[in-house]
Amino acid sequence: MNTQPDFYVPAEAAPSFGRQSGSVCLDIDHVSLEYGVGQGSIKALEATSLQIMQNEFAAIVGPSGCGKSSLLYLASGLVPSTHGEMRVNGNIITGPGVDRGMVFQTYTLFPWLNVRDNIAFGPRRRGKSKKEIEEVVNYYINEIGLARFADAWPRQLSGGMMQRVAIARALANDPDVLLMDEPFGALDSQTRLQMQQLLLEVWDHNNKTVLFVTHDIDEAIFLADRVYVMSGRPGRIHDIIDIGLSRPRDGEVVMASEFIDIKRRILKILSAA
Ligand SMILES: Nc1ncnc2c1ncn2[C@@H]1O[C@H](COP(=O)(O)OP(=O)(O)OP(=O)(O)O)[C@@H](O)[C@H]1O
Repeated sequence: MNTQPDFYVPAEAAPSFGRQSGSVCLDIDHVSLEYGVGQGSIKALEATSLQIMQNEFAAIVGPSGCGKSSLLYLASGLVPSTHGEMRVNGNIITGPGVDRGMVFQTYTLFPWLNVRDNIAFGPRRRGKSKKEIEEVVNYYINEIGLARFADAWPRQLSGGMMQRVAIARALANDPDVLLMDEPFGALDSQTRLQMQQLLLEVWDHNNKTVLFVTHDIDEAIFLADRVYVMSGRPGRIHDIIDIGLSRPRDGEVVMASEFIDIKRRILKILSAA
């Protein structure tokens, strides 16, 4: 009998280096988004479609204002689409749900809760037992390397540490998809690299699908299985680039000729997008 809580995936059960499987996890199907109505309305997305496979690490890049964050907000259910439909594992998205976890660029921890209670927030709201909550919190505190800071308050943490907790808090709900909007955009380059590596480890251990928005092409290539390149507003997916770089990846990979070729290709697409 499986005695683990249903939202707990031990590292031993993880897939070997996060290969995506054959079924679609997040299906964005001809989705359009217009902010406002009439004169002055803004068409952010136009008939945008993409399909992210189970366990895929997908990154989205595109020109500023092309609708990258809007696409993420649509997938989160925080913003309704004007046209089109989105599904997670076949279920139509009609609003926010625990099957999707979000991590934002700005630090969004609850300042009145310590690290442990920030991570416990979702499972507690969902009525999980004390034992289940303790297990999941301990598991993710260890995953993010902050066991020593379990009782610290958000104000006592650095930006990188806060983002670690934000990732753990999102994963503690056992979402099918982790939606990340420039989560490392405010960090210095050294911390950013550490966080990218940590994210890849956590992704590898926990059998998740990730949709990651970034301005940074190096970051997208370094992290992703596929990079989705958007065209200018109203945005749509212009190209999909398969990143064939082997895993695990380390900081050195940015100097590999394959990496540089992919980057050159994306820059070329962006300059024409
Ligand atoms: N709440 C809103 N109300 C009105 N317009 C909005 C709103 N949010 C975004 N927009 C507009 O929609 C367009 C797409 O914005 P979005 O933030 O999704 O783009 P982005 O690609 O993430 O931009 P950036 O790369 O600069 O962060 C922009 O023109 C933006 O001004």
